[in-house]
Amino acid sequence: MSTNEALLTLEGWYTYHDFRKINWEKWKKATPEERNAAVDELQGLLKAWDANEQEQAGSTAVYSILGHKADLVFMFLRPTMQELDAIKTAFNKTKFADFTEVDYSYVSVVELSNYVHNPGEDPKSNPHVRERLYPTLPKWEHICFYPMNKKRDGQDNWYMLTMQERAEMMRSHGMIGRKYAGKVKQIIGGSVGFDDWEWGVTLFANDPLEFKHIVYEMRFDEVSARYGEFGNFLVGNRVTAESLQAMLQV
Ligand code: VOV
Repeated sequence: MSTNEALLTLEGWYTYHDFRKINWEKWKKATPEERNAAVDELQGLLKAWDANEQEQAGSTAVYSILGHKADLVFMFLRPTMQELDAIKTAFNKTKFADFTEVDYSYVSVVELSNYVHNPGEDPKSNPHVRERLYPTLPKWEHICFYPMNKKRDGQDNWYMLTMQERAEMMRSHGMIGRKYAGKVKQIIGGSVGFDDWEWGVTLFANDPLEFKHIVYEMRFDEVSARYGEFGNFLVGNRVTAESLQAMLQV
């Protein structure tokens, strides 16, 4: 049995998605003083995360999640796993955290699968590549997150394909993706060895229908149609300091 060429991947910032459910019963029973103190502390964290983004030392996105799976997602990009761990611990020490439960989380690292690199070039010296590895998350209205694998099942085994076969399929995938330029921004987190799936896909859009359109269109493309395996989808709306205040007002 032959071994196929593993792909050279490029990695950027480490990524942590923290999906929280709010214990509304507990929140409503708290005194207004307790709630105000918890919200003030949370607003302080938002400011600190914003300052980190201004310094280009990471990026953070906060969205409210629809459906029963979670109420909020905090998505963090940071240079090291230690920083992500420190953020998680600092959050868990807040009063607000006492009113939440972690419902789901995802650990990955921003990844570019280098199917399309220019030979001879150090990819990390290319500003376009750097922008994608160390991105500032867009302040777009909606987020969509889901984990996925490439299938390893009998004849449909992605990892047994040749580099050329994989590169051709990824080219077709990229062509579909390009049609959504300016409408959908994707952050692909590689999570082999870090979490339960191979990638965490995070999409941003101002119109949530674009999520439905891109995911549907890609389902007809061979790489997703034949090889894509998907976990739970989560979708949500952007939260700002003001809208978070309003959301937590009871
Ligand atoms: C928003 C549009 C968009 C665009 C432009 C785009 C382009 C590209 C390019 C050019 C490349 C390859 C090089 C690289 O840059 O990594 C990729 C890579 C990848 N993609 Fe993608 N993708 C998009 C969007 C996009 C979506 C919506 C999905 C989910 C698939 C679906 O069916 O639900 C996805 C998945 C991935 C994955 C898992 C990888 C890594 C695959 C691997 O085997 O390594 N992706 N993607």
